[in-house]
Amino acid sequence: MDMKLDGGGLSPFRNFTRSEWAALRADTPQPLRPEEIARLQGLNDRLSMAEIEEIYLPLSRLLSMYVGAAQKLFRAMQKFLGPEENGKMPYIIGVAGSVAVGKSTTSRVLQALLARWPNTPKVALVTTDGFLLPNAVLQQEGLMGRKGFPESYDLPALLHFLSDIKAGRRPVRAPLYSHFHYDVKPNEMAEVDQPDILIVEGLNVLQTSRPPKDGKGIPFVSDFFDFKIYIDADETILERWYVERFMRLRETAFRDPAAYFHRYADISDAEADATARGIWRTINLVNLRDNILPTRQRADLILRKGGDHEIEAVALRKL
Ligand SMILES: Nc1ncnc2c1ncn2[C@@H]1O[C@H](COP(=O)(O)OP(=O)(O)O)[C@@H](O)[C@H]1O
Ligand SMILES: CC(C)(COP(=O)(O)O)[C@@H](O)C(=O)NCCC(=O)O
Repeated sequence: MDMKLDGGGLSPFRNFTRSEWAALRADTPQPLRPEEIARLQGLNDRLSMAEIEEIYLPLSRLLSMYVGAAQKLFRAMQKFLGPEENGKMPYIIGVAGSVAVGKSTTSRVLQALLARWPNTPKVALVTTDGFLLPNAVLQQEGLMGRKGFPESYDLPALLHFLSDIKAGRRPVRAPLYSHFHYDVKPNEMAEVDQPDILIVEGLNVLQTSRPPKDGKGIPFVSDFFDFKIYIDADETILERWYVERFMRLRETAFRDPAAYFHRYADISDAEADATARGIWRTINLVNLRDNILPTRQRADLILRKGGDHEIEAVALRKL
């Protein structure tokens, strides 16, 4: 695979073809009951069983081993520090990649699969869009065309949230985003109550912080992640997925007069296509090139997708 990661023989990644990766499932039994498979496919009607078995099962096997090792290390530290040291430290997995690459879908599949392992029954999922600044603030600051860029997030709030989770506090609340209203929800929060694993999905999870204004070091968002996944696909494919999703939403959610994008429900197909491509090229593609793709190298695992969302290659960090 050509992920342009190789610096000669010095690549920190080990590369796998799809079939090499699938073989790493070893003898992991397919752990899902028929109703769970139905629920997973309900998440996404185009997600195939082959994809779950050949890609996501081996990945859940690997992650469950990593989590088990981290849990052991944490217990050793508690033993060392003495009987007062109790509590739990959730294992945090970051899922990064472009808008429309499939972060939500992959995260929900992983959540269902990981919860089937005996040492990680409680798996929570949070998306970083809840940490976007409200539209009122973005408008005031002239940032409505920069949604998803580093400056459009309440970074201190996200860092605070991650640090509370890592400290084992409970419960920790996370703000929520509504794609329907295209804004953060003013009065609704999600509660994360000491899960075994927390999956955090978003464009920005592998980013390093902006340089601190006061000269004091602040942590990077990525510092809080135990394992970082980057989902990768070519720009032309991503544009197609973005436009397809936009056109589908036009037939469904945008029909509702309360939807932020309702005005696009009744324009012609050609106009809608041009609108979606415009948003893609002026916002999401720029963000991909400037702020998202440069973080790929920092991942522990890169899943490389082909045009039908099938994973065609995998790179796993070995150093
Ligand atoms: N594994 C997959 N198989 C088939 N379709 C997928 C898969 N992952 C995502 N999709 C489709 O691609 C589009 C973008 O996926 P989504 O998970 O919403 O992306 P993101 O969260 O990265 O913006 C959606 O239309 C979704 O249905
Ligand atoms: C909400 C998003 C920034 C994604 O945020 P994330 O969940 O990755 O933090 C993105 O879906 C978005 O709305 N981008 C702005 C341009 C657009 O309307 O697609």
